[in-house]
Amino acid sequence: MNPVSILNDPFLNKGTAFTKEERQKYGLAGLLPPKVQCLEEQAKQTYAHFQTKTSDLEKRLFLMAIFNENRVLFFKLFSQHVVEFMPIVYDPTIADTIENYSDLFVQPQNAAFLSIDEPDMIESALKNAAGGRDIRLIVVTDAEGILGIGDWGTQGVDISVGKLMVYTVAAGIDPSQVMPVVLDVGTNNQKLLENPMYLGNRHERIKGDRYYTFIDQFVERAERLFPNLYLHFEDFGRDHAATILNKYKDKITTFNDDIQGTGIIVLAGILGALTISKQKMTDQIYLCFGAGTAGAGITKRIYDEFLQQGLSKEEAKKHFYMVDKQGLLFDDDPTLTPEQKPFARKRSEFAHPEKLTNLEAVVAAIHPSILVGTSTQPGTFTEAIVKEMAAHTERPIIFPLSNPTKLAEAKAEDLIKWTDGRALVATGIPAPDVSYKGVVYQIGQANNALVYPGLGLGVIASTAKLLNDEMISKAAHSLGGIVDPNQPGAAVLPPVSKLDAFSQTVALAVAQSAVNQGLTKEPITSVADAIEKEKWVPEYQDLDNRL
Ligand SMILES: NC(=O)c1ccc[n+]([C@@H]2O[C@H](COP(=O)([O-])OP(=O)(O)OC[C@H]3O[C@@H](n4cnc5c(N)ncnc54)[C@H](O)[C@@H]3O)[C@@H](O)[C@H]2O)c1
Ligand SMILES: O=C(O)C[C@H](O)C(=O)O
Ligand SMILES: [Mn+2]
Repeated sequence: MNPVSILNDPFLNKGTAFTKEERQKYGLAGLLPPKVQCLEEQAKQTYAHFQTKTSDLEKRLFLMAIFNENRVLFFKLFSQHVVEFMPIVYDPTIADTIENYSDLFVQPQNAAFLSIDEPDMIESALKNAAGGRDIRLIVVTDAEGILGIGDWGTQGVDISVGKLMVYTVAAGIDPSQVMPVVLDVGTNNQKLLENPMYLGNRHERIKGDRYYTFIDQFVERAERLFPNLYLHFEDFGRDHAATILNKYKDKITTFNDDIQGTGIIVLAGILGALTISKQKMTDQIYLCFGAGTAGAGITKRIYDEFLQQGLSKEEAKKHFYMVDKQGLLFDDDPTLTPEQKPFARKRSEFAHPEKLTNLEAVVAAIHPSILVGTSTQPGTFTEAIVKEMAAHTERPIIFPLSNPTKLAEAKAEDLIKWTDGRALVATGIPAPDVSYKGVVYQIGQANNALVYPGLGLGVIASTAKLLNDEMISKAAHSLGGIVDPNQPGAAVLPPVSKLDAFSQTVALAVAQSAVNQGLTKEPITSVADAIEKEKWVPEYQDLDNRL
C-alpha cells in the first residue's frame, strides 16, 4: 500500500505512534517527525491542544479533525473525557455544526450521501462509502426533523456521524463497521435554498410515492449489500418516521431512535423517579406536551408499561393526555396523526372542553403527575404551570426534553426552585447540579444516547433478527433500576460518566431477551461472551493484519 494512503486512512493511521520498524516496513520513514509517541502521549498532547480552543464549536471542529485523521486516537480521547466531550461531539454543539455544515465543510467523514435525484446510484454510493468494510450498523437520516431545529437537508448528515461516534464510545461498536448515511430528498428550509454555499440538492422536499420508493430502494440495497446490518433511523419528520418504522420493524433489524430510543430512556427515567418517590406507575396521570414523533413514541412506551403492570387498555388510557399546538387532543379532530388517535379524549369528559386549548388550562383541568415536553417550544413549562401541577401532586415528575439547549421547555434549576425541591427532573441535554436549600440535586439526562448504544450492541452481538417491544421493555427496565433512592437530590437516571457501564447493562438485557425469544440468527450460548467478543477498544493494531 502506498505510504501516503496509510497516513490518510483514519482506520490505519497511527500518526507519530508508528514505530521505527513500522516506518521502515511501510515506507513511512521520513514522513513523520522523529519522535515515536505512544497512544497515551498522543492523547495527552492532543487534549492539551484541545484545551486551547475557547468556543464549543472550535472544540468540536478540532476533535473532528482528529476523527478524520485517526480514529483510535479520537476514541481514546473521547473515552477519557466522556462527560466533557459529549456536549461537544454530540448534542447540543452538533446542532451548530448542522446549521453551518456547508459553510464549515472540510471532509465527508466516510458518510454516504444518497440523492433522490439519482436513485440508480444508491448501490454504488453505499459500496464506495464502505470501501470494502463489513458494515454492521448504519445511522440514516433524511434530516427533516433534526433535533428540534427542523429541516437541514444534506447538512443533517452530521447527526448520523455524531450518533455513531456515541455508539463507539459508549458501547464499543467498531468504528470501521459503521456508516453514516444521509438521504437528500431536498429541503424546505428557505435559508438553505438561498445559501449559495449550500451543498445539498437545491429543491423542495420530494414527498409521496417518489419519497417512499426512494426509502424502499435504500433499505433494499443496504440490506443486500450488508447482510448483518442493524439499521438505525434518526430525525425523520413527523409524517414519515412512524410510517417507516411500522413498515420495516417486523421484517428487518431496525430501530427508530426518536420513537423507540426516547421511549426507553423516558420510561427508565420515570421508573427511577418512582423508585425515589416510592409511588406506583399505575397511579400516575401522564401528560405529553408536543405529541410528535418523540412525544407519541414515549407515550406509547409508558402506556405499554401500564398494560404490563396489569391494567386493561381501557383503564390505562384514562391515565393519558396529549397536548399539541391545538391544545388537548380530542377524538373529533380530523388532523390527528395515527399515533395520536389512541390517546385523544372525548369532549364530553370535560365541563368546558373549549377552554382546553393551552397547556396551562389542561394542567389545571387534569392534574398530571408526569409532564414530558417534546414540543420544541422553549420556556413553555412556566412557573404558573409548574406551580399548578405541584399543588396537586407530592413529587411532580417533569422532563423538559426538547433539544438543543435553546429549545428546552424549562431549566432544571427553575423546576427545582418553583416546586421547593419536590420535582423529579430530567432534561434532554446535560444540566448542571442544582443547589437548593442545602441539597444538591443531580439532574438525570433523559437523552436517547444513554440507551441506543447499548441497545445496538445487544442486538448486533446477539445476531437478533428483529428488535421487538419485549427487548425494548427489558432495556428500559435494566436502566430504570440504577438509582440511589436514599440519597437526597439523587438523579432519576444514572450519570453520563457511567455511560460505558450502563451501555453494557442494556446490551446484556437486550441480548438475553433476543436469545430467550429465539430471535437470534446464530446460536448464542453466553450473551456476556458474545458481547465481550463484539467490543472494540481504542488501541493500535498490528498493521500486518489490516493491510
Ligand atoms: N431527549 C431526547 O432523547 C429526545 C429524543 C427525541 C426528540 N427530542 C426532542 O423533542 C423535540 C421534538 O422532536 P420530534 O422528533 O418529536 O419532533 P416532531 O416535529 O415530530 O414533534 C414536535 C411536536 O410538537 C408539536 N408542537 C409544536 N409547537 C407546539 C406548541 N406550541 N405546543 C404544543 N405542541 C407543539 C408539533 O406539532 C409536533 O407534533 C425536539 O426538540 C427533539 O430534540 C428529545
Ligand atoms: O439527538 C439528541 O440529542 C436526542 C434526540 O435524538 C433528538 O432528536 O433530540
Ligand atoms: Mn433524534
